[in-house]
Order: sequence, then C-alpha cells, then structure tokens
Amino acid sequence: MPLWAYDPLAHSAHRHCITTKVLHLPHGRKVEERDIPKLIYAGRYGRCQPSAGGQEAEFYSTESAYLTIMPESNFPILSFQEFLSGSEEEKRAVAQKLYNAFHNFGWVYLKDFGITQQEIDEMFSMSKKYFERPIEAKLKETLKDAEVNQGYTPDGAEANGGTDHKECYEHRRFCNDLSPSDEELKGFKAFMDDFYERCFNLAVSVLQALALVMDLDINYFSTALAKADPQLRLLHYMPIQRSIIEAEGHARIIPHTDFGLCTLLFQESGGLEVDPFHTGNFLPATPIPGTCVINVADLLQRLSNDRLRSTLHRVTTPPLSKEALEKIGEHGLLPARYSTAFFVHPSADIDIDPIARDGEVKKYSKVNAGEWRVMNTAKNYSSILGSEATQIKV
Ligand SMILES: O=C(O)CCC(=O)C(=O)O
Ligand SMILES: [Fe+2]
Repeated sequence: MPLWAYDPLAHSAHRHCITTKVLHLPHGRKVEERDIPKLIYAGRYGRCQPSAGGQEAEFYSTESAYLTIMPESNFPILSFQEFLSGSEEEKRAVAQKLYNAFHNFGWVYLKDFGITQQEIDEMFSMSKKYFERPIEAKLKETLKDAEVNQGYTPDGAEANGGTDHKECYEHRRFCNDLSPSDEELKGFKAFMDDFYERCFNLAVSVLQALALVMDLDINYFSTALAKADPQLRLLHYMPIQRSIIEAEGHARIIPHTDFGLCTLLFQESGGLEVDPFHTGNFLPATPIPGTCVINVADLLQRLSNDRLRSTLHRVTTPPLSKEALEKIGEHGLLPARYSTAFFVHPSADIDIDPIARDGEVKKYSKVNAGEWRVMNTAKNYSSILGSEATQIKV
C-alpha cells in the first residue's frame, strides 16, 4: 500500500509520498519503515497512533509543517468492476472485501461502480442550480410529512440533539410533487429520476454482494427492495462562520448514524469525518475523485446482529491550508460544501430481525422497516413537522 504523509493544515488533496526509511519524532523517538503502516491518523489536529499497541507517535515535523502519517485513505478503497462483470469467483472475492470493510470500519470507498465522475459532476451542477433559486421558491416546496418525506428542508430545520447548518432536498422513487417544475428549473425532475435509478441499481448490487457472503439467498435484498422507496438527498452547506460550526452542539451536520440499511454518498469537498469505533475519534473521509463512499446504517447493523457496523459521522470544518484558515480568521466564512446521499431503506412491509449464528443471542428486537423509518424521520424533523410527529411508536 502506498504511504502518504498528510498535512492536516493543508488542503485535503495536499499529500506527500513518504520517502524516508525512518521517521524522526519529537523527543528523539523514531518509527522504522516497517512500522509506518501501523500508524493511523487520529484527528484533524490530532496525533498519530500506532494502530495496535505501542506508544503514541504524536506529530513529527518537517521543514514545511506538522505532518501526520496515514495510508492513502482512512478507509478501504475497493473496485466494484469484478462484481459487476466478473466470474463467480471474482464476484465472491469482491463481495468478501466489501463485507470485511463493512465489518471492520463500516465504510468503504467504491470505485468502478458504473457511474462516472462526469455524471457525478453533472449531478452536482444540477444540485447547485436547485439551491441557487430564491429562498421563497424553495420554501414553497418544503417537506411536510414524515411518511412522504419529500421536498425541501431549510437551514436549521432538521437536527436531532444539536443544530445542523445545511439545507436539503429529498427526491423519492414514486412521487416528487414538491420539486421544481420544468418552468422553474428545466430538466430537474427527469435528471433526478435518472440519477435515482442508477443509485438504486447500485444499491441492489452492493446488497446482493453482501448477501453472497452473509449466506443469505442472493435475492434476499432485491426482494426487500422490490417496493422500497429510498431517499436521494441533495445537501448544501452554505458558507458559514467557522466560529458557529465549531461551537458546542453545532456542526454542518452533527454526529449521527444513518438509520436505513446503507447509504451511498457523493461529496465535492472535504469536511466529512467518521468515528468508526464510537470513541470520539473522528477520522476525515475526504473525497477521492471517481469514488463514492458507502456506509453501513442502523438496519444493516441490526440485521447482521452487529457483524456490520453503523458508524457515527459528522460534517465540520474542511481540512484547509494554514494560510487559508488564517485568511478566513475565526469569524470569517468557510466556503460552501455540496454533497449528495442515497439512503437505502427496505420496503415498508419488511421486518428486520437479527440473523443470529452459532447459538448467538439476538442483540436487537425485530422492527418493521416502515415504522422504523417514519419514527426516525419524524424525530429528525420535529422542528418543522411538530412535536406530535415524534410520538409515533414502534
Ligand atoms: O454531507 C455529507 O457528507 C454527509 C451527509 C450525511 O451524513 C447525512 O445526510 O446523513
Ligand atoms: Fe449521515
């Protein structure tokens, strides 16, 4: 695996290949080349830590800046090509790697998955046109119902235990009444329907891969998704004062887990951070061109009886150069950020009952996917849907 020194004060793309055989650390300590892969990056301004045992490495410095060491990415990067077009044996090998990534980290960067970077760029350009419209036009299309869960959400209206600073648009499979007409934004609905379908097909393939290694019927998830109505979400994090999103209880999106089966995520710039082990140690999940990120969500964790991990994640200040941060200052504005998520929820009539193996105890009770979804959506949107919305019981 190539090794990269990553400068947390520099732009996310700013990485230097490590050429040294030995890293010299403060206080005369050294890390031999063979041990470098064991170091993991431990926070935006944090420390390097050996991943298994041993002493903390802390920062080491070069002439240019503080550097920490990390592999090219904090999370595995996996080509999906051979699952889509390979032999049975190749399919199984990809599926096993996907399963391992979800088991160990809950996250994977997928490449060669059938949607090109050019198509992703076109989607972001449509997303920007949507959000650039006047606020009055967007507010007319405000999301109204936890069950329908389609339309626009203004800044500050969705959060659960803190304050988010973002605006969103939700697109669904069967009905999108609260979306701009062709007169308002030409081609929007047709474009989003098409992008939605491509995400849906990818989600089915990803879940089929998991079924293969989880010893489930290969059609288990396609049946669970037959009548499903997942949620394509466009997100816009407006330019915002750094001091606001770095204040206690605030973020562009506060730490949370997703509550469906899994989520596909496309991101244009940095700021996303993941805490795979729920220890408060958030690792940057910076965008890698040509990839999408896929994370496990709560229903898959429940179904797998905790074999697959649904991880905490948040969006906060992106990794910017020291100069850029100085220029922005504490009260200056951070640049806007765009991302798009596809939340994969099963059909409302499916029950999710943990699969316990080898005499294992089930760690969760059975839940109905439809009720689970309405309850979680209502909780997150109580500020626009009213407090009664949170009283739906499972
Ligand atoms: O914007 C992102 O990168 C993450 C969005 C997210 O986690 C969510 O909407 O649940
Ligand atoms: Fe999320």
